[in-house]
Amino acid sequence: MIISNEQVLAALRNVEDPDLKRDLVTLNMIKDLKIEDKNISFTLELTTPACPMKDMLKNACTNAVKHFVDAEANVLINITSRVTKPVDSSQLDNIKNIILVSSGKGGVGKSTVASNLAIALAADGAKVGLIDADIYGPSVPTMFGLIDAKPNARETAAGKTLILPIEKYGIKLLSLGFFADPNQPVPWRGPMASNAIKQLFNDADWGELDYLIVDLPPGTGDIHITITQSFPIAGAVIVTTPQQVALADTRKGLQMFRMPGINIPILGVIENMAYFTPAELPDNRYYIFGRNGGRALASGFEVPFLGEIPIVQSITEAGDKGAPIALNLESPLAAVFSEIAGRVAQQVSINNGVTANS
Ligand SMILES: Nc1ncnc2c1ncn2[C@@H]1O[C@H](COP(=O)(O)OP(=O)(O)OP(=O)(O)O)[C@@H](O)[C@H]1O
Repeated sequence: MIISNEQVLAALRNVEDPDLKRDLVTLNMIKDLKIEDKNISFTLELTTPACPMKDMLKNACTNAVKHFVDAEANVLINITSRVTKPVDSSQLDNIKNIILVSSGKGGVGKSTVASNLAIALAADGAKVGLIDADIYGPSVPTMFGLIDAKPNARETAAGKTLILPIEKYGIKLLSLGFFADPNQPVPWRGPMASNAIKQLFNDADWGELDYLIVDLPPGTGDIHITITQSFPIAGAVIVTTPQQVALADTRKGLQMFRMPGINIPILGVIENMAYFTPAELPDNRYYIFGRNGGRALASGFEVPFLGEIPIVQSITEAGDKGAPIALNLESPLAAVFSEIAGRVAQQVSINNGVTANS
């Protein structure tokens, strides 16, 4: 029996993307289908290289072809991705998804999460940028070992000057800290800060990016308003710690994104410093600041809970050394950040929906 393209596609119509709730053929995710006798090969084009369901979808495709077409078929699937973008993203054409990392309270680990998420997404093959918009204490220069770095600029053919983001660990970086005197306590104020932030988006040579992560200042203030009103935002990730005081401020932060006129999709909540595990007892988890607060908060606001990160000395050490822990693929913490990054990317794809991929 000769196997036809139509038979294989009909079989693959039985495989649904659980997030987008439509089958892979309708979603236009099957490309380059080739058939030679019983050898069937095609490309499965996902909406993000960080897709947590890669293996599941690959197995489901193989099973569908074997079940509906030929049990003896030799199915070869090549996985690629084309990151989708929000439907309304007229500005900043080359930047597909701007993801805000926010917290209601300072010191909960927002910069740590933003930096490690950026590294985990890049490790999956995504093109990633990171803007450190924390006017009160930019930490990205420290976390990436770039304390004395100063970005260069270039002139376009049209005579416009563009800042060149600094590239480290495969991520394009800009921080307000690169432009301020580290010995000056609060270098940016009011409109000056807003203008400086807008320049980091508009007047920088970002090239093509799948994800631009933005490390916001803590709380809710001018910078949040400037960014959310000036640029199309794919969504916000909310970082909290388990203590009641942090959760109370996180609630306010979350509500801000839902205010009319701001209305930014919440991609989910991450609970940082969720539990402590002593090095000598790796299976023991001590919930020293309380348990499941972040999860309960996410469920109260009906947003996804994206995961918990333990409190571990090596996270601080790695950040202070200028090489965030997610770079160390031997550390179990790299897997923790990779899983969370997968869930963030998954939520972005869900919000972007099917239109962008069809
Ligand atoms: N899970 C963790 N385990 C151990 N230390 C952590 C963890 N998360 C963050 N830290 C440490 O806590 C401190 C504050 O973290 P970070 O700067 O990321 O917080 P932030 O919310 O961005 O702070 P700010 O409000 O100043 O912007 C840093 O020293 C960081 O290394």
